Amino acid sequence: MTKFEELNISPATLKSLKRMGFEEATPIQAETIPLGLGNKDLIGQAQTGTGKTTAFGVPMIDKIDYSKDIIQGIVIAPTRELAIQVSEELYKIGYGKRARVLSIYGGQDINRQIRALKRPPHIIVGTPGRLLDHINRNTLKLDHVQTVILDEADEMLNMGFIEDIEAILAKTPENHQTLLFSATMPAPIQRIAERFMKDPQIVRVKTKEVTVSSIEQYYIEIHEKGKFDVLTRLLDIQSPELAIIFGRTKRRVDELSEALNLRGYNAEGIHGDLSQAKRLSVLRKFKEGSIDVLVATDVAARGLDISGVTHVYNFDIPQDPESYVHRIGRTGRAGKNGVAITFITPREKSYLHVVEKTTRKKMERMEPPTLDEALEGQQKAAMEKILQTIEGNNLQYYKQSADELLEGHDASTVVAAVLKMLTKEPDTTPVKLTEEKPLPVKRDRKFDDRKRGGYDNRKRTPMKSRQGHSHGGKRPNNSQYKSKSNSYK
Ligand SMILES: Nc1ncnc2c1ncn2[C@@H]1O[C@H](COP(=O)(O)OP(=O)(O)OP(=O)(O)O)[C@@H](O)[C@H]1O
Ligand SMILES: [Mg+2]
Repeated sequence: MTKFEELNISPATLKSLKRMGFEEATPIQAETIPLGLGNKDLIGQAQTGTGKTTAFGVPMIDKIDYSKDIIQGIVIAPTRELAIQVSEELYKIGYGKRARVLSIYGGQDINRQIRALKRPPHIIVGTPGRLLDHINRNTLKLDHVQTVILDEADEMLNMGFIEDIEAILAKTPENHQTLLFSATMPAPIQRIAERFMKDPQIVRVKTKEVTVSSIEQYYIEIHEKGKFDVLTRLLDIQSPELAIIFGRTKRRVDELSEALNLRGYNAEGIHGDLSQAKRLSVLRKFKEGSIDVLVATDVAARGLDISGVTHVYNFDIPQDPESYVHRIGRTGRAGKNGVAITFITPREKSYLHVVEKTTRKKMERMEPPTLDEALEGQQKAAMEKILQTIEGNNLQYYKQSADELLEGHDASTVVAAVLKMLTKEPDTTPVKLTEEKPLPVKRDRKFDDRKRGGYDNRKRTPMKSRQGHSHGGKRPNNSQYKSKSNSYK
């Protein structure tokens, strides 16, 4: 382990890191901070949740001349939520230096941003579209930028942002330094390196696997029709502190979160068609724990750092293996443990192998839990509640009634009744989910460089209007799932 003191970091920034509670540098930080403090271009690859933000943030903060109110650093990130998160982290790292950091992203009032830009911050963090918008309006000047960071560069490439990035970088001085970071480096990233970087040094934190070992990875082979019941059973058995469920499309996310609510789970969805205010409020509620299941498209797959996420469920297997790495990387961060479970329909089995080849790790097969197991899981949760209440030791008020109950019945019967009342029985309320077509059978070939279609603020064909769900009624065998032709991204 390396101490931050050994890495040539300024005293003010060392103080900030201490204030953030960081004691030692992670491997990617130890390797890239000293290099970043020089002027060389740098490509940094390290597993999810291992501190890449601080790895690029520290050199960026330390190289700024704080006597000047001009923009000297810029971070480009693929999604708005990530831009906000990175700007918050940079603010903390720059606390000792009094760095001024501003995030600029689509969906936020542009006039407010223009006013904020009147006194230029030292660092701008933004999404490509909105940054370019400001450049075209002449409200953002980048002619003194020394450091450019491309966070999740491979994703920005997937989303078709390469021209936007090119146009942004054309406005920065010729001699700026470019740092590029991601947990995955698919082959096409080379294009970015060639186009935007000068003889970059590549730093890869060497690990046997691409995913972190603190995440237990499972797959469940299951037909499309059976997915939802199995998902709710898993939630009942595993009782995640916070869980993220990834679905393939926006419609899927809407339908899933509605269906989960129908069955009594505290879930909300996040995807690119929601207003920015809604996206932020959903994420805030999830962070605070007032919702405990977040249903998301890949818009939430990259970079987001939410502590307490113990489980990630891939309701639909992602189309490309990199997306898998990032999705499951929302758990098991900063040394914590996590569980990732991926549903695979029989026809999508080939994707399992493609993913495993990329991650260099086998997923363990898990059998779909039965209804009885779900009930058992809920019973355990109820027992847990009782034990916690006993520990709370504030039962005086209830003792007399307890004694009364015990006069008429034996203790085991009374406790069993309490357990029955506290146990949330697996809910089988019928829900309606439009079936997702299986992905096309995949031959084992290199990374598929199709544009995935933007989920940030790009133009998209609007999703078909949502179908209502059926309330009540008896559930005939599996017919709650109505098949319908589907438009996926
Ligand atoms: N040196 C450190 N000691 C302890 N915690 C740290 C350290 N550096 C970063 N962290 C914490 O680790 C978590 C993950 O960091 P970060 O979001 O930068 O990871 P990342 O490598 O960018 O992951 P991803 O690939 O998902 O974007 C954050 O909560 C961060 O505050
Ligand atoms: Mg990151």
